[in-house]
Amino acid sequence: MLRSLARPSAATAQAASRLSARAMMSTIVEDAVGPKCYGGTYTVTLIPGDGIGQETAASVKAVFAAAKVPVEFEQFDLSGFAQENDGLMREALSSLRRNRVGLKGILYTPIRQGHGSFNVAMRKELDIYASVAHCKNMPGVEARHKDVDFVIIRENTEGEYSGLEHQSVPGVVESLKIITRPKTERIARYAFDYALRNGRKRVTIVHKANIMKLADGLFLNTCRAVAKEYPSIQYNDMIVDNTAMQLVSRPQQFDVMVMPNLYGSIVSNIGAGLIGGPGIVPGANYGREFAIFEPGSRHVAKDIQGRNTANPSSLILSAVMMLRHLQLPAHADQIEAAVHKTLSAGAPRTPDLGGTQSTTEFTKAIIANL
Ligand SMILES: NC(=O)C1=CN([C@@H]2O[C@H](COP(=O)(O)OP(=O)(O)OC[C@H]3O[C@@H](n4cnc5c(N)ncnc54)[C@H](O)[C@@H]3O)[C@@H](O)[C@H]2O)C=CC1
Ligand SMILES: O=C(O)CCC(=O)C(=O)O
Repeated sequence: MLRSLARPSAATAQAASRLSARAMMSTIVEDAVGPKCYGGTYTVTLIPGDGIGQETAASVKAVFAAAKVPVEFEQFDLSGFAQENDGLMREALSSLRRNRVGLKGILYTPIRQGHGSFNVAMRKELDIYASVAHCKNMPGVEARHKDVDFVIIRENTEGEYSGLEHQSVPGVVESLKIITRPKTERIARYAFDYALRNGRKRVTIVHKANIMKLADGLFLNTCRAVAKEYPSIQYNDMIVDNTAMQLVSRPQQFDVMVMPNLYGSIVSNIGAGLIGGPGIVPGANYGREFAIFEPGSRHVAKDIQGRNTANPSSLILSAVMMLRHLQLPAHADQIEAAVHKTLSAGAPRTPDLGGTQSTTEFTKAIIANL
């Protein structure tokens, strides 16, 4: 079982045993390779990223030090603003391959011209295909809706992020969206396994198969076929445009959602907006061998870089997901509880949540609540 998924209850374990042998053998959760630990200490690759990355990574390091978390970081200050990053990128990738686990902020990608996305390159290179972002109301954080609690599972390595574009003749551009059955099958199994093992009831397949009849048609049909292997989990499907409207009007209807790459980015941004903003949504990317933990709605936040006003909660809570993956649940629970206590009603907070505290003051408050 993938280490970061919650332990199944007796009922879900029984249900899991009813799954077909084929489904069990081909899910990542069965054959995932674990992280490396020497003498009780884990080494984790840290890529703070651009924008607010250094400030929020400093916050994680301070909280980990105060909580005596047995994790050492190997830090790589990669930047999407640099013209040339090949050497550092190679070093960071070898560190990730060695450590198998990374904590990462977001790397900037220039719009239109310039290099391609380092974020996407890393996900493809390490085949960390399942992006998981959990959108749940936080105690004390005002939000547009109550009782929001859904998990976005997004295919991370193909779809609209193929990077395959060309200009056939001047003024005509073709941009290829790649959907394949094997990659769709594995993300669908990941989503249904996730639902089963986390006591969730329903998976919603998000698509645009009315227009992209072949690409999204393949995604939808493949997910529906996988759904039949999980009789205890209900499923439905929804066109992505309607999904956006349903999310902002009645988000409580969603439980687990599975979708191609770009829809996942859009839905996780809507999810962040629903529960209080990008500063509080954690996220993770899992593959068979590697896992990288990064904020769920993936913002660079260059506009507030260096101002000491960023909300570090999304990176700290991503680090909490990482600690569960590393089998350090006591440290994870302690830090998560301290973040929730700090965010709880009436407590001071950072400007994105209507407060006036700086990132460092907020971090100190979390440490005091450990
Ligand atoms: N532009 C890029 O290089 C990248 C963009 N993306 C995707 O594109 C979308 C749009 O990106 P951008 O326009 O660059 O958004 P952005 O980075 O400008 O963020 C949007 C707003 O949210 C605020 N914000 C984000 N995280 C915060 C935090 N922790 N604390 C306080 N305020 C915070 C920022 O200050 C900003 O005002 C992202 O949601 C992401 O999905 C993903 C990776 C890189
Ligand atoms: O890396 C980028 O510039 C964009 C990637 C993206 O949209 C995402 O990470 O969701």
